[in-house]
Amino acid sequence: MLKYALQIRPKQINRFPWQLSNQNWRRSYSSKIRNIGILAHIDAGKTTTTERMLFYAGKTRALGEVHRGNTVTDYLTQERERGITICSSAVTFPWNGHRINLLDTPGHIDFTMEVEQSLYAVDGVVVVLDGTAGVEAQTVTVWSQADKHKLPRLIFINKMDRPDADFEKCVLDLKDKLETQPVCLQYPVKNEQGLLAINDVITLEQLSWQQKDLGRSYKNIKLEPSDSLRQLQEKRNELIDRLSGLDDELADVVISTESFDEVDNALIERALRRATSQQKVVPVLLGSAYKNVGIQRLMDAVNSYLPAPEERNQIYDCFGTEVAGKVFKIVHDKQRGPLTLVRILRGEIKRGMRLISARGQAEVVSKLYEPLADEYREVSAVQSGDVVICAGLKSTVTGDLLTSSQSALKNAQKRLKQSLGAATTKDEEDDEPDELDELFSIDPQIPDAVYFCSIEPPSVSSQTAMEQALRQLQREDPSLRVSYDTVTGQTVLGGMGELHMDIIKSRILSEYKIDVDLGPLQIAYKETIETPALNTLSVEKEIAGSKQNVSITLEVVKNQTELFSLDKSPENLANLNTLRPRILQVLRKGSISALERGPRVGGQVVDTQIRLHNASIGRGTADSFVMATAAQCVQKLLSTSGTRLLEPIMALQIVAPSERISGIIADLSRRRALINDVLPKGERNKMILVNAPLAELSGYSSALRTISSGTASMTMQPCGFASMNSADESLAERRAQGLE
Ligand SMILES: Nc1nc2c(ncn2[C@@H]2O[C@H](COP(=O)(O)OP(=O)(O)OP(=O)(O)O)[C@@H](O)[C@H]2O)c(=O)[nH]1
Repeated sequence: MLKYALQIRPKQINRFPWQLSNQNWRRSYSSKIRNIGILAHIDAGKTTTTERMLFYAGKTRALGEVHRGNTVTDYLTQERERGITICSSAVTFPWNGHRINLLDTPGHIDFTMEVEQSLYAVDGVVVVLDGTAGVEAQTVTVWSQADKHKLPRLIFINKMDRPDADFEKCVLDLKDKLETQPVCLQYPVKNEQGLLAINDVITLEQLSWQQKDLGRSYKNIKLEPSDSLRQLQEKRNELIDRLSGLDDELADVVISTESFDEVDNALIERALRRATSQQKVVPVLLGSAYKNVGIQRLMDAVNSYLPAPEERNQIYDCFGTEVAGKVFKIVHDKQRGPLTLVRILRGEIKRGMRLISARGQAEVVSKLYEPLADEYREVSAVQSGDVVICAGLKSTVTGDLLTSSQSALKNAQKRLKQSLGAATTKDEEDDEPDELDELFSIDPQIPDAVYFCSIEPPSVSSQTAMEQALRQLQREDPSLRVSYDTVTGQTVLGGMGELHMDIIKSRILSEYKIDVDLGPLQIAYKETIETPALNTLSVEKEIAGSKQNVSITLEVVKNQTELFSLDKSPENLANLNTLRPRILQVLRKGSISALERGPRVGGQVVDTQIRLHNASIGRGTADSFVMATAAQCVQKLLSTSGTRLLEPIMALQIVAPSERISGIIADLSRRRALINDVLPKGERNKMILVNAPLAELSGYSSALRTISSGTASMTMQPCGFASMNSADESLAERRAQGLE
């Protein structure tokens, strides 16, 4: 029987706090913000879920659908055409007196870097599972990324409308494959009309969504005494029991009342919030984004259980009231130029403000915008805890820490050092502790490119425009590498995979109207020398009537730290000391440029140092001639001494039922893989930790699906380069020459 029915009227309740009372919102501003990421395996339903959130929050008037290509967050042409997310996008919307800043992130492995950067900007994440597939390969990857950033999580099991959805299997997967502690706050049921409804463990209600208003409203009905109610009560008791083991306030009440039935819902929610924030539990909710079921409750859970900005990032307290902001993404807008997405960790960013990056560059914020995917609403100031888009920052790069002034930065460093109890004497200042390095670091961890291909403009006249487009795309996407091959005269793109390159090509066409051609995709091998070698090259030429004369002696040696050095033996050093610093720079530049392309497959030459023994430069010799001679000398050295190839290696974590492990290992050993460990994972599964050459992994995810009959899940990420045996080297060379 219906005890009460609540009609949600979003327009009435979804106001930003500052629309209610100007004074109050300032006080509670930060506590009412939720910065969240939405993460998942490809196609689990992140974009569909985000669309519903925007719709119910009153931010959009119509429901966007991925298959119709009209979603807000997948705004790039390629995303709409392909129905996938490529760039993470930020949207902001009000919900029940809170402001949710949400980043929708890509699910495909080629865009892992994009996800990694977004996680700097969030305080918690919603991990979406496809209810028919459970934990999948990329779910495991994003889960470990969230682990790395120590982010509290909620799980949303989506697609529960589908007949093949299996809630229990998903929960088992969470325990086994992610080794997490899921707490189910909801269970799926089919209601009287055969539609998906949800039983709520805390309130003991059944929730059913109205389809005639696209799921805007839902009914919550107190369950009548029945088997379902008894089962749900048992689940509620288990939840209280579990949480009281983790939370003192709840434990005290349980002990004093001696009955779980007496425990107040608000108290359970408070305990759940604390346990979630401390990452002791992960609340699990369910629904169907496509069929408009369960989304409002997911948004309520974001407000209730995920932390506010002020509850995290205490390390930035060292900035006091000064600005501290982390750049997590740069996008290029045709009209507005480069736009920098900043998570404000401390202070307030105002329009016209001067900001400096930890690298010391000062820039002025010309305009500020509130994020809504590719739409921009101008604002004049944004406070700590929020996410903002800044226009006018031209040299800032992803990963930069921005603050108000050099002195603010210095003071923050000093305060942090003191609070860490680190050394403050002059001698020890260079030796800063890890936390400092991490906090003020400017280089995001950009993975090495594992594939490359040449890129050609349609005509010589569009070469400059193509280079400009690539420069802009590179600022947006640091995992895209662009280099120039002096031998073939081609521009070369390095990246994370076929889809990555393909998307770059189509973005250059749709956004810059240049129809570029990509060469065949090749594995990005590196090269290294085996033995040191010394060579002298003397070149004399007359160019345009002017005599050019260079004699140079260089050595290549194995070294991982420095690319170029001067030979320290007394007889050479005396001569080298007479060279002008500018000439030394030219020699250095020319020599190092030759390391970009090794003699065997054109791979970058690494772990190699060039040592200058001697150089004599004739009067009037042009710098370009000196540079070219140095490069030629290094090339000769490399081809005479010979190089070895290094191939990209991927680290895989494969989780599968124990009985499937031997079949998977047998297949891996045929792929030149190195099994590092096999660990138990949950009750029924094992996890294989393995390193394997990328060259052997083409189509591996479908092979694994076949071998394990779809029971295995896998994560894969680049983990460095390794040497190869001669037979594999020859095969790689033949492949690079297009002979295989
Ligand atoms: N039956 C059903 N289909 C859904 C549901 N949610 C999403 N879909 C469909 O699943 C497909 C993928 O949904 P998306 O929202 O694009 O998934 P995504 O996780 O954003 O995908 P990527 O961003 O490309 O990783 C689309 O065809 C959706 O219409 C759901 O709850 N039920």
